[in-house]
Amino acid sequence: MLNETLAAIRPLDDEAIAAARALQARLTKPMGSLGALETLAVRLAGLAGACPPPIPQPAALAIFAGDHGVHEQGVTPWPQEVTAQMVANFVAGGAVVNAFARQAGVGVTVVDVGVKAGLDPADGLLDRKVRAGTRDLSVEPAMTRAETLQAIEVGMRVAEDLVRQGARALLTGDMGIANTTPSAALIAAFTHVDPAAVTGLGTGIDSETHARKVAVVTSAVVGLHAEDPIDILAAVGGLEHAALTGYILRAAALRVPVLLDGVIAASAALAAHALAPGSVAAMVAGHRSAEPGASVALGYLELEPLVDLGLRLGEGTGAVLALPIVASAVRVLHEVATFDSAGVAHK
Ligand SMILES: Cc1cc2ncn([C@H]3O[C@H](COP(=O)(O)O)[C@@H](O)[C@H]3O)c2cc1C
Ligand SMILES: O=C(O)c1cccnc1
Repeated sequence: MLNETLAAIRPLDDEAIAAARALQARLTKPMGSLGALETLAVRLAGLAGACPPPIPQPAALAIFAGDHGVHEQGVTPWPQEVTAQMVANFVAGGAVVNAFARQAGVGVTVVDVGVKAGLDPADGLLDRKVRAGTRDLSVEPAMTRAETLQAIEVGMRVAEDLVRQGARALLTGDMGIANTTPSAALIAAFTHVDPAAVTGLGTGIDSETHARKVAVVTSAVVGLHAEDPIDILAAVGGLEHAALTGYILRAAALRVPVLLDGVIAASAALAAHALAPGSVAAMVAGHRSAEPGASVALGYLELEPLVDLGLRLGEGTGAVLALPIVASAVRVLHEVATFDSAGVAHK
């Protein structure tokens, strides 16, 4: 399915782009007055191959959850059990992202792609566990190639199913205590930026923990000699990072916009870009996470985030917050009158 997905990722449709640009110029507003929303709507027309492109609703959020062997190294103050406990919280509707999702009318699916603990079956929870947590990336490759490919496949299938069920936009979410460490390692590996510059405070760590985290990320990246994106993901990534990579790639193949959340999504987006540079055309950066690596990754991908509120939570919160902005940008092309139709005089 990966090869088929990569082959299906095509450039934006020039005709739809030209039609959307021409339409923007006829709508009852000064040209360019909607700033980044105009370029976004034009790009989404190119992605859909239609002008106007579909309004990105209903939208679906998939939260990929996994645990991390590197937790052993003391890179986060939170116990590993919190991953499974937060999964239960998502399923019960009690997390921040659930409140945001209810506000924005977004459906939430939780996917266990690698939680260490066994989870009770529940509505809205998909058991797609590839492995009960990764190995410690500071000691050995976090995953085998086969596990990485299997997790990518999980993400592709979730995207496929959500779109088949009617989703017109896919949103990324993550849960995995310690997962800002593999995120930083992936970002340093793919962008070649200094590990210290992309390793942040995660959930909020003291300077001693941060120094340890920087050392872990640095040694993992220095010891990494892989060139192949799958091998890089396997060596220093996580199961949710691999699943998110597949999810993003499948969205691009289906020509459905994929709203990226924070640093975990941004690191997976780098892997998706390395596998299929054209996939970036389907990506919308929901927000600018406070994690420094997120800005480095988005800059590398030339994506400008829509929202910048200092969030550093994950779960998909920044993607959900951005959805109404994306929907508004597209709705303009559907609903706003033209100068001619409304009888408004030109300058
Ligand atoms: C209660 C709680 C809820 C969360 N929701 C998302 N994260 C976020 O924090 C974790 C990454 O940060 P680090 O690498 O510092 O461990 C991930 O699980 C991420 O989704 C949470 C973290 C906690 C503690
Ligand atoms: O950028 C994020 O999504 C993020 C930041 C800190 C902790 N967890 C997630």
